[in-house]
Amino acid sequence: MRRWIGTSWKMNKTIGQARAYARGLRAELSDRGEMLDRVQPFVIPPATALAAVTEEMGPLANMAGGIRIGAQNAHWEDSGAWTGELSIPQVKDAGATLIEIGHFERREHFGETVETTSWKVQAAVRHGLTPLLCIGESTQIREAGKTATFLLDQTRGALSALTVEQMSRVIIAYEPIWAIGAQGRPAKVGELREPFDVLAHEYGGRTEALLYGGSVTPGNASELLGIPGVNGLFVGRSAWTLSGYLELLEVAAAPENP
Ligand SMILES: O=C(CO)COP(=O)(O)O
Repeated sequence: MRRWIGTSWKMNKTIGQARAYARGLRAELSDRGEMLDRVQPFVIPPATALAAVTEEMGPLANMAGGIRIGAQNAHWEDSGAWTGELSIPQVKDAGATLIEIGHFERREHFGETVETTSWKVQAAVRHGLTPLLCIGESTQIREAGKTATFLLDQTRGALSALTVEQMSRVIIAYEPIWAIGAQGRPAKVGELREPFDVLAHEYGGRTEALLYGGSVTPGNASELLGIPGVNGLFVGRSAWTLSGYLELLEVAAAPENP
């Protein structure tokens, strides 16, 4: 099974910077086709650069054996009076085949709830996009011993309306809040075993993939990929440079990481 190794650029990069990254990535992936046998790369640019990145990736964009391109968010309605929002048909039109839903930063700052994640997941599958549902607990929830219940509430709330076939297209990214971003603390492998046991028991084999995200670096990627149930990594800061992302792809594709 190919490992999903992807990055969200969050609110970073101009169109010019995004093009330069994508052009370089296309050249590297074209030169190292064998890497694509082992990893499934995906890149989630800001919406302003979606079309440019899709164009730069050329024949590799969204092809089987190529790179998947995603959007960081979209509205659940197809169109209408929703000033400042983008719909799933719009981000699809710009090249996205994958849609990130419910990232912590959207739950924290933009009012995303379990209910809105559920509407967005349903809209994504209706339009044939892959939902990438992000979940994760706070330090308080973890310290109260409620992580497993919390993760199951977040996933069941978002996914319960799906058919078996639709569920098989979902990707779940477990990103504990305390491990994400510049304020985050890298998780110890031992802290991730129980959450992945729970998620793998409930969703392993029924979904497309289970990913880990939060302070992933080329230095810890290998041990994170070794956790039972982990099918890939979702990366922020370490992959905002092309060289950082390539290093992560190399680690994930390395033969010593079967
Ligand atoms: O939020 C993340 C990916 O969605 C992870 O971000 P960092 O890798 O920067 O911690």
